[in-house]
Amino acid sequence: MVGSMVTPADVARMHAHAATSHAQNPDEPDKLLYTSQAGETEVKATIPLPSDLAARLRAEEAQHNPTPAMMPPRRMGDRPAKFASLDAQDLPVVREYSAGGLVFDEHGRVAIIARHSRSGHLEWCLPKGHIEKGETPQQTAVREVHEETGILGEVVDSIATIDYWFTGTSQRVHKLVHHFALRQIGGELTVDGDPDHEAEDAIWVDFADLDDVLSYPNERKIAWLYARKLNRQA
Ligand SMILES: Nc1nc2c([nH]c(=O)n2[C@H]2C[C@H](O)[C@@H](COP(=O)(O)OP(=O)(O)OP(=O)(O)O)O2)c(=O)[nH]1
Repeated sequence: MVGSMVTPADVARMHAHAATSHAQNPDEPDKLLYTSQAGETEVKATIPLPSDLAARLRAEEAQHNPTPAMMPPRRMGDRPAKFASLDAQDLPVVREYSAGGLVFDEHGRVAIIARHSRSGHLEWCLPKGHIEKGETPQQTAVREVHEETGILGEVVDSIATIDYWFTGTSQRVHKLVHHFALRQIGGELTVDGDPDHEAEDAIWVDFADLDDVLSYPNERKIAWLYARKLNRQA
């Protein structure tokens, strides 16, 4: 049973917030857009946290001072001439929406996947994928976690939406990814069920070690936010 449903109103609010946020600061990547409100959802998973994590979280939280949004001035007069089609700023912008999350086993470990980036580096990521037509973000998270890791999970909490920008061959993509917490209810760790064969490996990692292993700062932030949420509810 899903303990926390993100309603269409929540998703609309997230996306409206994203649009406003981007309008204020279009060049800032990896910005956290939305965090579910404390008390809005019920955490059903029992996830062991190491005793020193609370102190670490408080210290990290104290250091986290968001800076005001700044729009860098666009220098028109003195930049070298370049072909418009090669300037990423001139490419059309599209939005993409994905969902995924932290799937916990009974020992409090989280399943993550390895894949190779376009530049050939191995990167460790949270499982996620595109929200298909007619799917709720929760359904997407369950499906993608299952496809990419082999683990069947149920959603137990909503964590946050992150956004980032990347440039494709003919467009700039503004991507929003909603992350949930899931509890394993079946399956076994494997990447053989991934239809895109994007995931090359899947491993269990202790929740407290995610910060050391995940490649992207905003995915590390998802783990940090969820640890803080659990800590506040303890
Ligand atoms: N997975 C992931 N990719 C990121 C993050 N931040 C960031 O700039 N990127 C970059 C890496 C890639 O060059 C680019 C696209 O990666 P992606 O994982 O969103 O792309 P995908 O097509 O596999 O997406 P999906 O189907 O799994 O949702 O975005 C992040 O937090 N997570």
